[in-house]
Formats: sequence, C-alpha cells, structure tokens
Amino acid sequence: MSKAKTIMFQGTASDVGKSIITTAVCRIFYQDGFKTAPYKSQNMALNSYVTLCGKEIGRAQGVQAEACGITATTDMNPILIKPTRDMTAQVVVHGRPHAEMSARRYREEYLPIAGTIVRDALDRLKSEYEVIVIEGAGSPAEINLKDRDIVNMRLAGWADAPVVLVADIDRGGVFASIVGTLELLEEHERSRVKGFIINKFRGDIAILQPGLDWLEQRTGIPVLGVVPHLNGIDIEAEDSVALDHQQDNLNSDADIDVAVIRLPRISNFTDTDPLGAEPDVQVRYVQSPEELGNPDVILLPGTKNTLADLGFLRETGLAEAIRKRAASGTRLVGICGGYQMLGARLSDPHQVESEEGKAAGLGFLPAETVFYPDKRTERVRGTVACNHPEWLELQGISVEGYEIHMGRTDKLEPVEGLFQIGGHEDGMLSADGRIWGTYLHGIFENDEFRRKWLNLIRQDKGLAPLPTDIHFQSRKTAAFDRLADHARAHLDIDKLYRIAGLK
Ligand SMILES: NC(=O)CC[C@H](N)C(=O)O
Repeated sequence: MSKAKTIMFQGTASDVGKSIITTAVCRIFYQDGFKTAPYKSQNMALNSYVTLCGKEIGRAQGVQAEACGITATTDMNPILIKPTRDMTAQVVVHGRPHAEMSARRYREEYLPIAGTIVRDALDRLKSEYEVIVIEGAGSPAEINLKDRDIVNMRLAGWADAPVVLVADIDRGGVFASIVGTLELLEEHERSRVKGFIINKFRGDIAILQPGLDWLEQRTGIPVLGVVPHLNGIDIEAEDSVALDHQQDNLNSDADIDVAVIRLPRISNFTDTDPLGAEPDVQVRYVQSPEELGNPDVILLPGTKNTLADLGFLRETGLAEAIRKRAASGTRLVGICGGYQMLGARLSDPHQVESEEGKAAGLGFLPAETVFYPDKRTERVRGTVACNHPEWLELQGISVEGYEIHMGRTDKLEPVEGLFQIGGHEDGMLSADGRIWGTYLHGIFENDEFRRKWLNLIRQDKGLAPLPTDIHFQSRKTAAFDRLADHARAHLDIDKLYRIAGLK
C-alpha cells in the first residue's frame, strides 16, 4: 500500500521559506519524471485555493500541486485554519468549514482527533504517488506544542520521512537557530534530520563558508546548499506574513498605478499578482491615507473579516481618503470581501465572522451583504455580461475564477451586473463604469479581461492600448521551471535524492 517515498521540509521558524523550497523540490521531482504530490497536514493561512471539486485548501499546496503537474485534492492539505478574529479561527477540514474554534478549544478538543484525519490523508497520497514532499509548520522545537504535534516531528514519524531543516539567513542568527532547534529536539527526532538548507542568502558565500564548515562539523549533518534570495520569481507566497516584508511591485515609470489596500485580514492577496506582471502597471500595498497618494486604481482585496476590516478603513481614515479619490474619478475595484465593502449595507446576524452584527458599507454600489454559516467554495467560469458603453470592448470575454465566501450579496436597486456565471449573475458595476466588485478571486488571471480593463485606464490617460501579450498561466509554468533551476544550481540535488531514498 504505502509505497511512496517521503521527504519533509521543516523550518527553524515560520516564514523561513519552507513553502518555496517545497515547491522547488516538487518541481524538480516532477521534471525528473516522478509522480509527486505535496502535503501539509495543517496549514494556518488566509490565502486559500479551491480544488476542482470546489473544496478549500491552503494556497501553497494548491500551487505546489500545479508544480507537480497534478490537480490538487484536500488530502494534500486536510486541515486549514483561517484566523477570523483574535484567538478564534475557522477550521476547514477536507475543504469544508468544520467549526469556528478558539485556539484553546482546537488544541484540547480537536487536535486529538485531527491526527487520524491527517494520517489517513497522507496514507491515501502514499498509495497514489511515488514521492510525497511534505512541508512542516512553524518550528519543530515549540516545546509547548510538542505533545499534540500533528505538523512537524511526530508527523515525520508517521510518514517515516527524513527531515531537511530550512533556516532563514536573512534575519540573522542562522547558526543559533539551527543548533538551537537541534538542541531542543529529542534524540529520535534529531536523528531524522538529514540535512540543512540555508535560505534567503544575499551575501558572499566565501565569507559564509567557515560557518558552514563549523556547522557540519558540530552537528555531523550536511548543509545541502545555500539558496540565494529569490527576487521576482513569480511564485505565490504562502501567507500574508510574507507580504509584511515583501517588496511591492514598484516601478514608478509605470503608466498605471494600482494601490492595494493592505487590510489586516487580507485573504487571497495573490489576486493582484497578474496586475504586477503587466509591463505598464505598478502595484503598491498601502495602509494609510498618506501612502494611498493619488493612484489610478484603488483595489480592495479579500478579507477573512469584512466587518472588522471595514472598521480598520474607517479608523485609519482610509475610508474617507478612498471616498475623496473616488469622487475625483479614481477607479475602485473590490474583490470578494472588498466587493462586500463597496456595498451599502452589511450584516452578520449569525456572527459568522464578527460580533459587530451590522455596518454601513462604503456605499459605492447599491449592494447588501448578509453573512451565512454555509460557505460557498466553487470554481466558476462565465463571461463579461455588462452592457455599459465603456465596457463594450470587454463584453462577452470568458473569465474563470474561484469563490470562497460566507457572505451573499444582493442588489438594493437596479444596477448593472458584471459577469454571467452559469445561471446567475456575479458582481456589480457602477453607473459610470469606474467602480466594480466581484466575488471572483483570480479574476486578473484572465489575460484578455485583465488587459482590456487596463486598456480602459490607458484610454483615460490618452495612452494607446497594449496587446494581450502576458499569458499568466504560461508565466506560472515558466516560473516553476525557473525556481527549479535556481534550486538545482544551489542545492546538492544528488544528496537530496539519496536522503529521499529515490537513488
Ligand atoms: N475571501 C473573502 O474575501 C471572503 C469575504 C468574506 N469574509 C466572506 O466570507 O464572505
């Protein structure tokens, strides 16, 4: 049954780059002809992915499945934890919301049964694939969490996986973090660690070398490589922790300036990646009216807690700044939670997301959103269906996307819908054609839609339209290959194969 080989990447801390290393190794195995699948037992992230069967998993595992050339299933990330408010999260199990739980309740009541769920999922993957590339979570040395561990060393034991420890040199203290992590592991755990990867390096390797020699000598464990910081590799980041120190896509010469509001509970921030890939666009993340400046477009992204983040817009003065900009003609776009905010009224009678209950929206679209306990997670396909004269060029364009939301949005007055999705309409467009919102995540991945909408902005500015030259999907595939090349150039892949038992 369990025929697959396994290899696991654990980190000395969160955000050391485990996901990207896992993605790179997935791609390398795929390129070398192995039937490969990614796996992360439990993921805490607000950036999610919808599988072909309409189930929600962590975005990173969805993207890693793409890197493996396979379609993602919930077995690749059976448990997804989406923090909604302080200390509380929506626990998604096999792609469907299971319960809203406090961290303590999750730990005490759910973790004991979660072990079986994640093991069963892993066993299924092991019977279907040749190699499973497993990603840990946080650090394996969190002493307080170890007795209920289902994500790191105990999982490695269940999976019978050799472990490669990934450390981030960018933040300093790399030797201490590696040696310290080993020190805090028990002997049987330590013996699983078969190699180290030093990630996010930006310096001169010759200066680092004596440290690497010392590390190998001290621990008896090889350094598999030092991976230089990846800039502009175009692979989606796992969670918004990464966004905190991610460079915006800055290009002050760009014709079109897009300001994305960095909501505290931003979800699916990767929605904006395709905009940043266009040669004439710069994408900036902004958190205050000062940072907002005078962009061509303000984009309100998704959020796990629409009402709370609406409060954030008001408290920071961003709501007022957005109102002013919109009044002077700046275009506004809202995706999912951002779309809900653009409406007139929101209510959460079942306290699905927050205790706030009710709030007025920003009032740019005549829409009302009510949150319900049942979640819609669906991949959808449709066409641009609005009749607005400014949007003539876009009419009939096919679009695809994915929906992940608890809220349902209805019109309060007649207003132009945006997309026709099967039998229903999605989204709304303001009377002047400059403000729109949609539930469709990934909307900007649609090349023709993206380019033609950007061309409307060019037209405003008296600039000639650009052709649809950027093909986002093929860029993604190329990015996976570039990432694999980068990893091959800096890691001892032969040793990695031996560790995984594939050679
Ligand atoms: N992905 C999102 O932006 C979700 C929006 C909102 N929190 C909902 O569930 O309806």
